[in-house]
Amino acid sequence: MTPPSRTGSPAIEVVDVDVEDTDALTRWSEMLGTAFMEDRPDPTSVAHRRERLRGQRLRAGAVEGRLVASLRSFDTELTLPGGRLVGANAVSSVAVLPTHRRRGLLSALMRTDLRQARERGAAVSVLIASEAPIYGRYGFGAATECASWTVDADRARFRGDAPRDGGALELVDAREARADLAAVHDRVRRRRAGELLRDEQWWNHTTGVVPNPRAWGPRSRTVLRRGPDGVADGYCTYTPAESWQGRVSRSTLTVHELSATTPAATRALWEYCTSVDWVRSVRAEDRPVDELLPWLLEDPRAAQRSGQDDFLWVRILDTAAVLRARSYRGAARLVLRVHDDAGPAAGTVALETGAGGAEVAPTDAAPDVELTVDALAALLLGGTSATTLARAGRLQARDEAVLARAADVLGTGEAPWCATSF
Ligand SMILES: CC(=O)SCCNC(=O)CCNC(=O)[C@H](O)C(C)(C)COP(=O)(O)OP(=O)(O)OC[C@H]1O[C@@H](n2cnc3c(N)ncnc32)[C@H](O)[C@@H]1OP(=O)(O)O
Repeated sequence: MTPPSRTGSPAIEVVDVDVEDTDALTRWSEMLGTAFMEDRPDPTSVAHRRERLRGQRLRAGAVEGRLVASLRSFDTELTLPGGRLVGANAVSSVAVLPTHRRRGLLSALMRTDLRQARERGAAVSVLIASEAPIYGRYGFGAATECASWTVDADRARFRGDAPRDGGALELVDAREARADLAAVHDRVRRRRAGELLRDEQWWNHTTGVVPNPRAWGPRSRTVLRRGPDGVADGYCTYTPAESWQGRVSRSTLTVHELSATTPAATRALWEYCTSVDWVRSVRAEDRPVDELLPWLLEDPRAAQRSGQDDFLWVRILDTAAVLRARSYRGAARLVLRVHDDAGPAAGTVALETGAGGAEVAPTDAAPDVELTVDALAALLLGGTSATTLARAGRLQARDEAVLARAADVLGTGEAPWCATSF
């Protein structure tokens, strides 16, 4: 395809890899495993990878016929503020062999993938970045954050006014109950800006139906919660780790996922985790930054936030589509100028927000707000305020009143959250 050959270097070719071609998939897996520090592939692991990735786009960068770089992408949906869903191209398995780094291989693969995503009509591309400095140059901006929590189980007593209903908890096998888990998650993700669609393949490889080194694992347990009407409204998957100091337990419980459609289900699941016998400490990663837990506890300091990181990075491919799809807080007219060196999202648009949605139209008017496409991604889901971006020099507003208006209408009442690794 299009080789961005650097002077004196052999040409780079971007090729598609057919998951049904065992030889090509083995070479792709060998190369990916080297960059990702994984075990070498064998026929069984290659067969499992085929099951997990069937239907997805596997690309490779080849130099003189040898696969030296990879990128995988697949179609999903991203939830925007207000619950509207847009088509998204999810990018993963980005890797370049240590012998071929910094020769433009990632750039060649990314250019091809972004162009094709745009041609298919995706409104955004999304990814989870291994290192923060890599993806801004391609127009991606960090759009959701997640928090890690460490909870002192002995101090975690729930307030009398914490939501409660007459639901029930049941221990299940995640593989067998995956339809219930998927139904809960689907209801949650449709309401939560930043979350993604999970297809059957995702559930199969995460619950371990198709063996996968990143599955929840054989020691994990899943508790399913049903509301008073008997319908599943939450679940938690966790792995306990037994540890003793003499005869005193120091055991921990690591939450892989806790998802619930109601506050009462959220409380019931957290209460379960903090009351499992022997457990002194509960750890959870990739939680929303506006986690309910501390607000449910008599002693909020029993739940300590132990970290906060970016999670989902978004590359806007169709500015008008995403601005039209999301909801806003109140009525305003703002002219936005978006800079995008790579092209697809660039332009000046008039955004008119109101109760019934938003109108977006190209305009020649002078901009109220100017920003680059990665900064717009940070605003898109409501995770970052326009004021913060302006103070950091990442957004220019005509004046302070315009900035305040932009911050108000683009803000949301709930932090965006993505809990879907891919
Ligand atoms: C979505 C995901 O899959 S995240 C996982 C990403 N993969 C990894 O982290 C695995 C280990 N790392 C790698 O495989 C490689 O180093 C990659 C994929 C990160 C980069 O691949 P390369 O082919 O070296 O990137 P490429 O040569 O196209 O670099 C393009 C630009 O990005 C810069 N860049 C690339 N990687 C990094 C990095 N880790 N940190 C800072 N800058 C970087 C390069 O310096 C270059 O800048 P320039 O255009 O100003 O010269």
